[in-house]
Amino acid sequence: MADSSTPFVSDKILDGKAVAAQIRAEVAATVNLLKDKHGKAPGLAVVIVGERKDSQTYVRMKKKACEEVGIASFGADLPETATQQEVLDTVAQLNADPNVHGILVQLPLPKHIDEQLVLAAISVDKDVDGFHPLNMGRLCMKGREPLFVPCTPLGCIELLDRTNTQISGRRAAVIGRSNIVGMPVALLLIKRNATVTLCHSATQNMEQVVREADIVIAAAGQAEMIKGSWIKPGAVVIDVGTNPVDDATKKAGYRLVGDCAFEECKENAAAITPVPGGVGPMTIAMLLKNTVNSAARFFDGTCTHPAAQQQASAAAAALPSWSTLALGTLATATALQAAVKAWGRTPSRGRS
Ligand SMILES: NC(=O)C1=CN([C@@H]2O[C@H](COP(=O)(O)OP(=O)(O)OC[C@H]3O[C@@H](n4cnc5c(N)ncnc54)[C@H](OP(=O)(O)O)[C@@H]3O)[C@@H](O)[C@H]2O)C=CC1
Ligand SMILES: Nc1nc(=O)c2c([nH]1)NC[C@@H]1CN(c3ccc(C(=O)N[C@@H](CCC(=O)O)C(=O)O)cc3)C=[N+]21
Repeated sequence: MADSSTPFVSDKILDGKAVAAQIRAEVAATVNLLKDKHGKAPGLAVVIVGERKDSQTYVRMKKKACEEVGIASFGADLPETATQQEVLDTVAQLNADPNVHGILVQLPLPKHIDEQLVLAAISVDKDVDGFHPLNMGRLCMKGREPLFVPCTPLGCIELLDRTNTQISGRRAAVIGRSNIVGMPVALLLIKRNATVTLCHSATQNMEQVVREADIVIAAAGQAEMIKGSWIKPGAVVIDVGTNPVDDATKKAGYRLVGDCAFEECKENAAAITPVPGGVGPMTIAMLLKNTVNSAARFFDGTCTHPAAQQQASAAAAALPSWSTLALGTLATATALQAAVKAWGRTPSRGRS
C-alpha cells in the first residue's frame, strides 16, 4: 500500500508528470547511446487527418516531446477531405522509409475512412501505438509477446510499477473496454496475475465491482462518474479519463476532469492520479519509449522488416574485415540489445 515513502506519491497524489519526466530522461540517454553506436537517430512519424483541435494539440505535444529527447519527428498532415487511398498511400510511404521506426495515425479518423484498414496497413514492426491486430492478438495470448503494447495501458502499468504497487494476486476493476485503453490494460493486468473485472456500459452494479478492487483503472470518458464512496480504503486509482467540462473562469472556457470525482476518491484511496498531470504525460513518454525500442531493433537487425535486414547487412558489408571485428561488434550489439531489453521489460515488484 502507498505510504509517505512511496515514490512519486505525495499527499496521496500520484505524480504522473514526474514519472513521465524520469522515463523521458531514460529515453534521451538511450537515444544518445543509439546515435553514438549507429550514427542515426530513431524516427517517429505522426499522421493526422483533418482539423480536430484536440488531435492537433496532441500531435503538437508528441512532436515537441520527440524533439526534447532527440527523436527525429516526421509528419503527414492530410486534409479532412483526404481519401482512404491517400491515407493508405501515406502509410505505405512511411512503412518504406528507412528513417522512420515508428508510425502513429492519430485517432479518431474522419468518418469516411476505415480505421481498421488503416491501422492494419501500418507495418507491424513500426506499430508504436500497438493497435495492429497482430500486436493486439499477441497481447491476448499466453506465451506470445507483442512487438508493441499500446501507450496509455503501458503507461498505467508503469505508474503502478514505479510506485511499487503490487499487481500480482490483487483485484483490479477496469472501467471501459475500448481497443486503445480498457481492453489492453485489462489484458496487461491479467498478464501480471491480477484478478480483473472489466466493466462497460451494460455492467450492472458497477459500484460493487469497484468497491472490491485494490486497483481501479477508470477509462470510460464519463466526467466524475466514479464516486469516493465506491473506492475501497487503500486502493490505488489510475484515472485515464480526460473530459472537458465548461468552466467560465478558464481562458479556454473549459477545464479537464477525470472519470473519478477526484477529491472524494482521494479520501479513501492510498494514491490517485490527477487529471491533468497523471496518465496523459505517461502516454507520451511510453510512445517515445516504444519508438526507441523499435529503432534499436531496426539498427541491430533483429526485427523482420526488410529495411532492418538491409540496414544490418549494409553495416556488415561496410566492415573492413568482419572476422576481426565481428566478435567486438557482436559483443557491443548484444550488450546494447540486453540493455534495451532489460529496460523494456516490465519489472516485477513484490512490495504493495
Ligand atoms: N490520458 C490519456 O492518455 C488518454 C485518455 N483517454 C481518455 O480516456 C477516456 C476513455 O477513452 P476511450 O477508451 O478512447 O473511450 P471510448 O469511448 O472508446 O470507450 C469508452 C468505454 O467506456 C465504457 N463506458 C462508457 N460509459 C460508461 C458508463 N456509464 N459505465 C460504464 N462504462 C461506460 C464504454 O462501454 P461500451 O463498450 O459498452 O460502449 C466503452 O467501453 C476518455 O475520457 C479519453 O479522453 C483516452 C486515451 C488516452
Ligand atoms: N493513435 C492514437 N494514439 C493515441 O495514443 C491517442 C490517439 N490516437 N487519439 C487520442 C488519444 C488521447 N491521447 C492523449 C495523449 C496525451 C494526453 C495528455 O498528455 N494530457 C495532458 C493534458 C493535455 C491538455 O491540457 O490538453 C494531461 O493529462 O496532463 C491526453 C490524451 C492519446 N490518444
